[in-house]
Amino acid sequence: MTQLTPVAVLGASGRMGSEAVKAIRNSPDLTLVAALGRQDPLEELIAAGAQVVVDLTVPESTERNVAFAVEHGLHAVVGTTGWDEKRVAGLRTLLGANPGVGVLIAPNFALGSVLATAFAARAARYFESVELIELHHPDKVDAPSGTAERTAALIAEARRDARMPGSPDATQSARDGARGCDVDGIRVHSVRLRGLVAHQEVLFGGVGEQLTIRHDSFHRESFMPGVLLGIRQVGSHPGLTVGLDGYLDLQA
Ligand SMILES: NC(=O)C1=CN([C@@H]2O[C@H](COP(=O)(O)OP(=O)(O)OC[C@H]3O[C@@H](n4cnc5c(N)ncnc54)[C@H](O)[C@@H]3O)[C@@H](O)[C@H]2O)C=CC1
Ligand SMILES: O=C(O)C1=N[C@H](C(=O)O)C[C@H](O)C1
Repeated sequence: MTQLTPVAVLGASGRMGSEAVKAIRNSPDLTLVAALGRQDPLEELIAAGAQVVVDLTVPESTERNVAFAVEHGLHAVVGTTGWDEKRVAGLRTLLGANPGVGVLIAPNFALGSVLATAFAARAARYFESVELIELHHPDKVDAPSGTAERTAALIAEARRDARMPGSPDATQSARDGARGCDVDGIRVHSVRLRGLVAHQEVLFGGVGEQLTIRHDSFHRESFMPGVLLGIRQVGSHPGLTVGLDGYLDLQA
């Protein structure tokens, strides 16, 4: 008989967490051993015998949750936003002291979004101008989105490698926020609108032409194949992986 992987979900009654609970319950190779909310003690993860912890909580909780998992030898699949450079550096140090434990931080689990970000990074060096628009449901607590932060960082890195200057912009005066926020030198604009789920457009401009790379998640089911892939693979990837693309062969 094949062994089922025992999985726990943190943030289990949230929008993403409840979808993940359903997806895990419907997976014949996984068994959901704990579904925890804000008030539940993390020690329940140990008592339940979880091997993989899925964190779909809030930016202020995720660092502590993941540290607890790593310190107890549990692999973690993290969709929660808020992982800035300082937090990532702290996690790398912790993982160094806990070899064999794997953590995946995936700003976006939707395959189309992962591809759109990879395409944008490829296109980045060929266009003089670039700006990014992310559009989400109005219950989202952070802006810009984690996906936009990562996309902008990869675009900025590609432009730096190609020794490109910043996008041209003659603006001399602007109302607060009119030009979006600056992520690694890339302008990012955040829209919050009832009816939306998660959407992003990367706008590239060259003389006389424009390339738009757009991705839309219309339902949170779109994230579940990526969540399940992460759960199944995280144990085979010790250390930290940032981005689901780390588990995919995007060159093929
Ligand atoms: N990586 C990806 O593909 C995606 C990531 N997200 C991110 O996932 C996170 C969750 O998003 P939503 O589900 O929309 O939020 P939500 O607000 O619906 O759910 C968060 C849940 O976590 C719970 N929670 C807070 N602290 C906790 C703790 N210490 N332990 C256990 N539960 C705790 C809250 O009570 C709430 O039920 C956000 O950071 C969001 O940006 C959202 C969608 C896709
Ligand atoms: O809060 C959301 O909904 C989402 N959060 C993630 C992000 O901030 O990028 C992923 C996706 O965009 C949905």
